[in-house]
Amino acid sequence: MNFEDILYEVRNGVAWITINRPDKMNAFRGQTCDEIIRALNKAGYDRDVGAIVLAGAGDRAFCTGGDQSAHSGNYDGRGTIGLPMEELHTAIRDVPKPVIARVQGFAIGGGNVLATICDLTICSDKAQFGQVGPKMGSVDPGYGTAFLARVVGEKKAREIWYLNRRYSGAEAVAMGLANFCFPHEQLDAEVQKIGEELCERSPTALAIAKRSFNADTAHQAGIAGLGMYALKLYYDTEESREGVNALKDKRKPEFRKYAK
Ligand SMILES: CC(C)(COP(=O)(O)OP(=O)(O)OC[C@H]1O[C@@H](n2cnc3c(N)ncnc32)[C@H](O)[C@@H]1OP(=O)(O)O)[C@@H](O)C(=O)NCCC(=O)NCCSC(=O)CCC(=O)c1ccccc1C(=O)O
Repeated sequence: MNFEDILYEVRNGVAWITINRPDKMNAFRGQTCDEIIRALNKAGYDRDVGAIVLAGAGDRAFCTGGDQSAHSGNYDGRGTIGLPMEELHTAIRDVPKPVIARVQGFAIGGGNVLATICDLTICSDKAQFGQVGPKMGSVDPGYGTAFLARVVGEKKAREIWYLNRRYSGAEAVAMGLANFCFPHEQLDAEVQKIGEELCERSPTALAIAKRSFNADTAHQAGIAGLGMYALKLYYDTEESREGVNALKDKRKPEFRKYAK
């Protein structure tokens, strides 16, 4: 399988899918999402793979969400908003193996959503988690909001989305957004070790446990599908464009004039 935006490697039964766009802080465009979906399905149904790691290349970012340079009202790929977002989120949940988010830097916006959806999140003391949606003219109307509330509780999820603060690895562990935080230099070895631990477990028991956890929040896929249409309509507004343009111009957005 040929990939351009990601790296794919199996290390002792653990498949590493690494977003390889460090110059864009591992932001995803349409093609990136498609490649991750293909890699997840490859690893998910490979009998020699017991666990999957989702990572970002370089030291600065796990993933910073949608690539804003590929965003002009719509992103550049397929799907409701020009990104097969619903499919990517569903693929992480549907593969019958644990998916670990390995967060060594920024997990921002759609990147934080990916980490949230993964079965486990293992981060380093250089990790920073956060949502920027309302600060830059976007929002995740599906798992990024509703499922996040299941993970960290309603109040914390609302704080994360409304105030757009950044949270350290230790804070992420304290609120239940991450499972473990390791010293930066030890992160990859620890992630691999946990991946190999998962490979020793009964694959069928893990698959049933994963499906069982998923069943309780399966309705959120329907909400996400509906919400993406609302998001598409929002992306077509001047209000949303103001956020994207402000980010590109490196200035503060002026949203107040759009209040209805
Ligand atoms: C990640 C930052 C907090 C890092 O800040 P800082 O250390 O000060 O570095 P910068 O100088 O800002 O950035 C360095 C360099 O990287 C480029 N970059 C960073 N992020 C992106 C990106 N997402 N797309 C394209 N390029 C990016 C940045 O422009 C700089 O480039 P230079 O050439 O050096 O100028 C900070 O960078 C930051 O906040 N970035 C923006 C993150 C962002 O806006 N992401 C999209 C989030 S959308 C969202 O939060 C809600 C929506 C959502 O989750 C979602 C749901 C459904 C579908 C899609 C999305 C989605 O994510 O869009």
